[in-house]
Amino acid sequence: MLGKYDHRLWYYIGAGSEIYQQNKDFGFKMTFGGEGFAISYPLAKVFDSCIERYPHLYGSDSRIYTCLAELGVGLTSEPGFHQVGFKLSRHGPKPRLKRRRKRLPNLRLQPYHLQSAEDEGKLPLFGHYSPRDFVLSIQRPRSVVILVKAGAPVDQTIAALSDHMEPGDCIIDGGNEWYENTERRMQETAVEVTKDRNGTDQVLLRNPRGASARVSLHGGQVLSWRADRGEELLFTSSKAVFKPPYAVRGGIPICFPQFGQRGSLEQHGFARNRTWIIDENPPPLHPNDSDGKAYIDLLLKPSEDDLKIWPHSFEFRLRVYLTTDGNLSLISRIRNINCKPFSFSIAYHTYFSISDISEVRVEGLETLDYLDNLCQRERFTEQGDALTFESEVDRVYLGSRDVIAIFDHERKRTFFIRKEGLPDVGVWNPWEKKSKAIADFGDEEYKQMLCVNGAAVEKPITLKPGEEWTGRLELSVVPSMHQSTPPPSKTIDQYVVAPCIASTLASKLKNSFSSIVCNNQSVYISGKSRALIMYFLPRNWCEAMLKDLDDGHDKLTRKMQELNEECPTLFETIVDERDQYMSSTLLSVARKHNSVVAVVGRGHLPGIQKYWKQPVSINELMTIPPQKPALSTGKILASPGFAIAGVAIVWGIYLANKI
Ligand SMILES: O=P(O)(O)OC[C@H]1O[C@@H](O)[C@H](O)[C@@H](O)[C@@H]1O
Repeated sequence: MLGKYDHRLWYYIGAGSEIYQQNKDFGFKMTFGGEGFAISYPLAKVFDSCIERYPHLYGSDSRIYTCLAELGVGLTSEPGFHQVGFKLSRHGPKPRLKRRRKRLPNLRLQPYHLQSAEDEGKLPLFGHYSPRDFVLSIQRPRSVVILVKAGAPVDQTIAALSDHMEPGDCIIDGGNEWYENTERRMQETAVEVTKDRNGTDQVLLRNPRGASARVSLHGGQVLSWRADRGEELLFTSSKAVFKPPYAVRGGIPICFPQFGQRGSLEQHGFARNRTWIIDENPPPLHPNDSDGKAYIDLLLKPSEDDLKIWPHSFEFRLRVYLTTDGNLSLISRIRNINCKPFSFSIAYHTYFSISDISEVRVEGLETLDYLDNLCQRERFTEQGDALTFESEVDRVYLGSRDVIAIFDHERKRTFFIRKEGLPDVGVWNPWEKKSKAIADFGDEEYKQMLCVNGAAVEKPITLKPGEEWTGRLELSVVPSMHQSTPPPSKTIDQYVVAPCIASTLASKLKNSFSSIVCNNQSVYISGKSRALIMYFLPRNWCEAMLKDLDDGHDKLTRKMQELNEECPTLFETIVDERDQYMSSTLLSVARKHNSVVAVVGRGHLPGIQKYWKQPVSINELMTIPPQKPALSTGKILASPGFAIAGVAIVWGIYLANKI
């Protein structure tokens, strides 16, 4: 049924309720969760942030519908959609929730339910009296949809089923739950401590979109990072040894307090070979460093034996954090708790999983000096536009900028490495000959891995007694939109209501630049920033998009003029005031940074430029003017304000219809 729709476009597909009153009360253009509806993938992507803006609206149907209204997406009616759930209560008494000793809800399936299933079209309905039998009757990986009363019954049902479910299984709460309960449940499942097959503790982090990370307490090493579609993003060798005291060949070993062989310690220091503990009570970090719940704090302190080989007392706190976007963040805090200074070097030795080493390129290291470990650490300067691989590479690039990108053409994805406090970047691939010499590495595996490490190597970090150093690494992955043909040309009406372009760009840019100011309208990219954006995003995609925007520019200007002439107050409210606000916000950001890339609605550009030259007072803009004496209903109806509101609605519908 859905095959005929282009899943790359925004679609909200379904059918209204079969209950007339429901349609009458809520609208004939609304489809309900109970009936089931489909939202195309790109629309679902922009939905998340929108839904967060309406926590006060009760019921998922209302929140969904409000966002659709905000995004300007209408219902595509597909009469085949109807209630998926089988109404057990229709032909008999309501199923009762009976409390048993274990406080399990027990749905008592009666013969008339089975009869009713038969009558409704031979539905394959089977009854089970125990959660265990029910779970075991389903094929793995299991997906169980529950439709029980909101609140405690949902918790009890989840608990009852979870006892028998296995990793990879999934419970979907299909009821209309109060969002705070849903959020609480998501938090509860965000962090799980388990044991690996050697009995070593490991922590599983999950985010609500299905991304995950696994961190072993052996070495504080991240061993797995999976995107929301479940694909593994880190490489681990098939020959990796998971038994302490060896570091696992893969994931993200932490090299501390020494990188490589630049000191008296074993290669890459001892931290990756030690057992870390979970830090139950870490000193607080900045709230932005944990704005989700999927994180774990680990702690490493030196043992007596460690102090013999490296006589410096320290506390190494590591927070591994999975953001709501599925990015993996590692924040290290190293404190000197000794009475004398010490120096250390550090690297997050990240093994990225790639399609084929000859298909990837690394950008962000061009023109930098590097120390080549294959030539006795001799210093060279990178000459290429980007780093590609044809033989063994073992280098430390010095003083790099804070974002590095790894483009994997074949797998059509790009990793971004964002770092703070880590000026250097180690790049390593052993290639064919060396691979054969590494015991815990497959002969051919060099093709599927590339180490690109955020590091502080050339200039070791020195901490005085009591001092603390913080370093951050954030890894993200985005699909590279390399297309053989450019995206279909967009009409002006499509991109007037295309906040997705701006937010997609903004989220990509966030990985590359320090300051982004964006609103959720259409997109404009200023001349200067084009080069930068094309640099970080797939070129042909950007070029096609920029051309579309250029072609549409005149039409947009005309539309804006029309709007200004026909509805001047509306224009002032939705365009001019925003121009003032954006211009003033941009000015304040621009005062603090050398360069700012702003993603704003193209229609706002002339206004922003105007107020750039004549700055306005933001306080005035934000002050609500004193209330005018109340008007009677009759006056309101006759007032221009009401007429304009009417026009605004008509205008909105006009635009929506043109999509
Ligand atoms: O085998 P290890 O100790 O994990 O190190 C792997 C590689 O790590 C790199 O960072 C080093 O520069 C290489 O020389 C080394 O071979």
